[in-house]
Amino acid sequence: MGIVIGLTGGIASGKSTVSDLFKEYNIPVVDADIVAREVVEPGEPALASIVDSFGSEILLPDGSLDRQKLGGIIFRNQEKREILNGIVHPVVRERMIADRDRLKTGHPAVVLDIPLLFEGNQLHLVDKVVVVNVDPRIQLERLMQRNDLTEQAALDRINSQMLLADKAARADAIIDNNGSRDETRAQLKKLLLTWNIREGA
Ligand SMILES: CC(C)(COP(=O)(O)OP(=O)(O)OC[C@H]1O[C@@H](n2cnc3c(N)ncnc32)[C@H](O)[C@@H]1O)[C@@H](O)C(=O)NCCC(=O)NCCS
Ligand SMILES: Nc1ncnc2c1ncn2[C@@H]1O[C@H](COP(=O)(O)OP(=O)(O)OP(=O)(O)O)[C@@H](O)[C@H]1O
Repeated sequence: MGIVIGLTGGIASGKSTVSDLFKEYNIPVVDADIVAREVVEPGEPALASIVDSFGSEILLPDGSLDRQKLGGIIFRNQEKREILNGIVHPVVRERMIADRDRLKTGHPAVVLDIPLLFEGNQLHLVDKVVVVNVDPRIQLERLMQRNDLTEQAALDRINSQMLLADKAARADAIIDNNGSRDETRAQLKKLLLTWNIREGA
């Protein structure tokens, strides 16, 4: 039975980058952002609930969710964000638990990549927590560049999450992603050795 690793951090701190490195070790990753996209596809009950709460203006002409518009609303408004979280998070959690339990047998470890692991009180889903940490300035720069956001829009997103340093303080292990990808890769390799997790075992 594999160990369940919760991978978290801040927005654009490098979780997907570290997830990809886990996959190179044949360690499966369940990505909450991907599951959260699946559960709001047209026809899904969660999308109907979002329309009930936010109005049909939140849909694109083809009936899919206007993610940019919804992001523009919820990252600036805590009350609206909590409404959205209340709709999406329970469904995401249910699917992730099912994926976790399916993958746990037959792999030395399973990674649950959950940006809101601490905020959503989801620590009970995992055995160990790895936080991907970056300095605030680098996080802001990478987020602005990746999502083509203004500084204010990027700060809205960063400030809608728990302070990254507070997450790092509560981690079982920290991966410092301020440096190059190779430096990050070396830290993960060392961690897997420390935790006695062997590739493909
Ligand atoms: C608001 C939405 C439509 C914006 O979509 P968009 O494609 O622009 O962003 P994406 O989903 O790729 O999320 C990017 C990052 O934003 C951060 N983020 C997303 N939702 C939230 C939230 N509710 N609170 C704080 N941070 C969040 C996470 O770090 C995530 O990795 C979308 O993020 C969403 O549906 N959020 C609610 C579901 C959720 O909490 N997802 C996060 C993991 S469960
Ligand atoms: N060590 C690194 N050096 C340079 N750029 C990096 C490094 N790690 C990540 N990046 C870049 O920073 C951005 C954020 O990284 P990534 O997408 O992995 O973060 P994330 O934590 O998964 O983000 P989100 O919370 O939005 O899902 C990406 O554009 C990525 O290519």
